[in-house]
Amino acid sequence: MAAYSLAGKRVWVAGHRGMVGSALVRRLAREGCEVLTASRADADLKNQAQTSAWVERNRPDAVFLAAAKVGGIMANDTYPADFLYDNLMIEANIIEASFRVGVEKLLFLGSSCIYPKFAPQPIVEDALLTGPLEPTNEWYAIAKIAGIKLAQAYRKQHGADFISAMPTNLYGPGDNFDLNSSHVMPALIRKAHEAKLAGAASITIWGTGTPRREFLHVDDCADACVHLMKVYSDTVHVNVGSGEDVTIRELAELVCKVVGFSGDIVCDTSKPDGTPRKLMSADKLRGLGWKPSIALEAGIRDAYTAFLNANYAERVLGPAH
Ligand SMILES: NC(=O)C1=CN([C@@H]2O[C@H](COP(=O)(O)OP(=O)(O)OC[C@H]3O[C@@H](n4cnc5c(N)ncnc54)[C@H](OP(=O)(O)O)[C@@H]3O)[C@@H](O)[C@H]2O)C=CC1
Ligand SMILES: C[C@H]1O[C@H](OP(=O)(O)OP(=O)(O)OC[C@H]2O[C@@H](n3cnc4c(=O)[nH]c(N)nc43)[C@H](O)[C@@H]2O)[C@@H](O)[C@@H](O)C1=O
Repeated sequence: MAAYSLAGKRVWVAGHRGMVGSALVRRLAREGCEVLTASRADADLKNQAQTSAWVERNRPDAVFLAAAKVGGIMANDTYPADFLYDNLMIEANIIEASFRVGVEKLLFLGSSCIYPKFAPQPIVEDALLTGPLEPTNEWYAIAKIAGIKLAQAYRKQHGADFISAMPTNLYGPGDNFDLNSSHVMPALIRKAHEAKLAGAASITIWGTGTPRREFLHVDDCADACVHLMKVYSDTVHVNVGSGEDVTIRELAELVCKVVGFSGDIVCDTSKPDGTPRKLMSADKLRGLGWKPSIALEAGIRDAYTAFLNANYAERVLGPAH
């Protein structure tokens, strides 16, 4: 099949204010397309009538579905109803509305948590639905699996060119630094930074520090999604990762090095570890001609700079800047 060109197209980035959505908007500036965005005031994407009315009015040619209820291990475990309901509604509303107006191509963003908790490593795409999920995020995972299945079903029943990408743990500019709801990377950046400023003796990390995670800078993720939009047109979802993982303790040590904090790292084992390991196979995406370009330490430097700039903007210009 011929590659899909975004040039001259009306491209909707759903979730454009989020970490991935804003990276997609930055990346799409190089594609010669018109980027469409919907604010929350334009449409609550959980609301079917509002979503379908906005899509009818704006008629995108292509859609990146990066709107979702997103959070780290504790948020997922604490708000299972929100993570299941919000994500089911958002993805169902956008996929159905996109089909109704004849969207040419749609990319749905899932997550590596769709795979079984004890899937063989590195995890190949075919491991989906071969075993039980990790309990801390099974609600979110079920919603994301439903999103993959929606894209597959619209392809099978209607011939819609809807595809799915499964990113690994992402980080970078635009991340959520709230310590209760964030993922591990922004939490560690903030903890190390604040400990450095306070002259503290240690930072505390959640769990045992032994789980392994694979990290990808969000600009690499956006680049991979644009690549897939152009070259991929098939039923099976595609893993989007770096192909390498580290333990959480190793990550904490690297973040402390980048931030310049030299105290101790203490484990709070009353907090959950989550899945022990979720390194995804990168073979399919490599075979499609894409590889990451931002190494972990350089990526953390970039994320720390973005954190400092965001904090500065917040302090100087106020929360509404
Ligand atoms: N962050 C990560 O580590 C990973 C993310 N992903 C996936 O990437 C995608 C984007 O994640 P990320 O950018 O990190 O998440 P963010 O939380 O940064 O962004 C989510 C976006 O969705 C929007 N949104 C949420 N609910 C609604 C709603 N009801 N109506 C309108 N807009 C809504 C938010 O709007 P507003 O800004 O107004 O709140 C925000 O712009 C998700 O599908 C996620 O599953 C996959 C793997 C890892
Ligand atoms: C992207 C992915 O993100 C989530 O899964 P997760 O990878 O388990 O999430 P996480 O980034 O929050 O934690 C990774 C590891 O890090 C440890 N950890 C240490 N110290 C802190 C800490 O301070 N904060 C957090 N959040 N975690 C910490 C933590 O205990 C865990 O062992 C799901 O939402 C899932 O749905 C999903 O898709």
